[in-house]
Amino acid sequence: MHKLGQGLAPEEALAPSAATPPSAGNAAGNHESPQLREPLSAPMSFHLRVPATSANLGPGYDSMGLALGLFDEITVHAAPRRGAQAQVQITVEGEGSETLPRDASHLVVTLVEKILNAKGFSLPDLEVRAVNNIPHSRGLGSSAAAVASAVMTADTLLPEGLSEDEKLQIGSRIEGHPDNYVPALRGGVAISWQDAPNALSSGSEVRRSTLDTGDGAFRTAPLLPHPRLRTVVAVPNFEQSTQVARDLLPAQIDHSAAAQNSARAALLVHALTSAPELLLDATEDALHQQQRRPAFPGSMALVDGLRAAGFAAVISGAGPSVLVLADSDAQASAAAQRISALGGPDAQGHVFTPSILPIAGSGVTVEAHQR
Ligand SMILES: Nc1ncnc2c1ncn2[C@@H]1O[C@H](COP(=O)(O)OP(=O)(O)OP(=O)(O)O)[C@@H](O)[C@H]1O
Ligand SMILES: N[C@@H](CCO)C(=O)O
Repeated sequence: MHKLGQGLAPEEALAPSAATPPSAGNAAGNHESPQLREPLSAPMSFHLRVPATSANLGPGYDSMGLALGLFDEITVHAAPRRGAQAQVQITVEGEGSETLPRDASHLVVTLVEKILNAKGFSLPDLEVRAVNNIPHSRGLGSSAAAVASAVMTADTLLPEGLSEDEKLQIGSRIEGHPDNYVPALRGGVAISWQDAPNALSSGSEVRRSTLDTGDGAFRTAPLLPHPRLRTVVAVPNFEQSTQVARDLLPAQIDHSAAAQNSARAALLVHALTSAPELLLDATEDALHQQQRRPAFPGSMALVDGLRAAGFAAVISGAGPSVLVLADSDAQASAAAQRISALGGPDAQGHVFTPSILPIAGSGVTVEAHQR
């Protein structure tokens, strides 16, 4: 399930000063204000490439994430509207080809329209061709990739585009947390956080976002991964709803668990950037993995087996994929072999498939496309 319910709708994600007019419409071209302007004067085509992401990395719940070398590809042809309502045609290949809608209710198109409307523009006619390689509901950031694609499509269609800060704020607010979205947008390894409500970040008014709606602007800092760092994912042949996994988390945790987690999260930054030999200790989490064990016992059994063998294995995002952070090419290969040995099939036919994937240095990219 997509996490829009946890976040904000795009029109709410924009500060009142940026959202014009307040009555601007909704998906599928209905109830639009006549004040909405046409964003295009001529047709344009472009191609987006957006990476999968893995969030949490153990103790970095809702704050740490990295981009992986596995990409969704989207080609968009946009043209000024020929009729009163936008004509939207969508083709989907790969993940979601059997299930995703082919009209304006498609997640990417819905979000593009809402962002354009919030900026005072209408949705143009769109032809969208999506080739989806990121598996859905496996903890590899498919919904964050869709949100990043929508934000960059809106950026490309808007006459004045979106600022870097708008891209950060809008997508993070739609997702509800920035850990997948930021690396999908910017690539690499990132630590992200949210200001306290109505806070001035680090006491500096200058740094306060023009899009801060009062409930705390999102912030991010890139981490420079150590050159030896390698990533292996074990992707299962079953899905896990992010919302169900989030609902398993307790409202409160012990102070001792919080202290333990903060030590490991701090160590994780050191291990990722300077000391990958510490990754096993650094990926111990106290906030979410054990609490979610009932949702993905097979994934947790794989994490346990890999960790017992010395590999820094964690649940990827809200599961059920497993991520191994490795210290060398040799350790990554050994982890992939161990995943093949431990990862089923079990009695239910569940099986985990290992892939050694590079960390993607770039987030979503947009290139002009010749039709
Ligand atoms: N490319 C896409 N186009 C349209 N909708 C998508 C796309 N990718 C994902 N979605 C929607 O998002 C849902 C998956 O979101 P969900 O948050 O449950 O999992 P995830 O993002 O894959 O995992 P995680 O957030 O744990 O990394 C899909 O079922 C689909 O409804
Ligand atoms: N931090 C999120 C990632 C998945 O969206 C979670 O674990 O629920």
